[in-house]
Amino acid sequence: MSERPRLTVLSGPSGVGKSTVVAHMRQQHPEVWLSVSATTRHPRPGEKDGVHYHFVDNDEFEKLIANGELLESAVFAGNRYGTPRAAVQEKLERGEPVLLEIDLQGARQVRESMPEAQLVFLAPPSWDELVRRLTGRGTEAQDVIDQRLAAARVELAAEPEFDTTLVNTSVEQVAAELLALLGVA
Ligand SMILES: Nc1nc2c(ncn2[C@@H]2O[C@H](COP(=O)(O)OP(=O)(O)O)[C@@H](O)[C@H]2O)c(=O)[nH]1
Ligand SMILES: Nc1ncnc2c1ncn2[C@@H]1O[C@H](COP(=O)(O)OP(=O)(O)O)[C@@H](O)[C@H]1O
Repeated sequence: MSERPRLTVLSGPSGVGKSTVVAHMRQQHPEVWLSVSATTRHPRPGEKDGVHYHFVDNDEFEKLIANGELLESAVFAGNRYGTPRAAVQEKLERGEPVLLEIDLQGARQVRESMPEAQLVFLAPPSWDELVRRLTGRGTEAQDVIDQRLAAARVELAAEPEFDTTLVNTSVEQVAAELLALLGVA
C-alpha cells in the first residue's frame, strides 16, 4: 500500500515553468488530476474558462469565500486566486491523488489545514533564466513582470519551507520527477 501523501502542492515563482511541466506530465499521464482554480485575473489568449481557470469577477470570488467554497485563497500580483474545495475533497475521499498549482501563500494555508500534504517547490536554474522565461513568455506588460519578479524574490527565499525542490532545467526530467512524487510513475 502506498504511503504517499495524496495531496501535492506545486509552487514556484511566476515564469519558472509550472504550467509547462504540468502540461507535459499530463500529456503522458492524462489521469493525473489537477485542480482548476478560480481567479479574477483576465484570461490570456488561448486560456479557456473551466479548463485553465474558472474566470470570475470580484463579486463572484467574494461569494465563493463567503460560502466557504475555497480550500485556500490568495492575492497575487493584484489578482485573486483560490482552490475550489469540493472537487479536491471528492478526489481525496476516493483515495485519488490531487495536484494543486498554487502560490506560496496558498501553500502555507494548505500546510496549516492539511499537514500531511506534500509541498513541492519548482526552482529556476538561475535568477537570470527566470527573468528570461517570464519576459520571453510575452503574456504580461513590463509593470506586471516587475510585480511578479518582486513576488519571486519572496518565493525563492521561502524555498526551505517546502518538502522537496525540483530545479526546472529540463521539462522532461522535472515532469518525470513530479510523477514519481505523485506516486504515478
Ligand atoms: N493561492 C493560490 N494561488 C494560485 C491559485 N491558482 C494559481 N495560483 C498561483 O497564482 C500565481 C499567478 O498565476 P498566473 O496568473 O496563472 O500566472 P503564472 O503562474 O505566471 O502563469 C502563480 O503562482 C499560481 O501558481 C490558487 O488557486 N490559489
Ligand atoms: N525547462 C525549461 N526550459 C526553457 N524554457 C522553459 C522551461 N520550462 C518552461 N519554459 C518556458 O518558460 C516560460 C514560462 O513557463 P510557464 O509554464 O508559463 O511558467 P509558470 O506556469 O511557472 O508561470 C514559457 O515560455 C515556457 O515555455
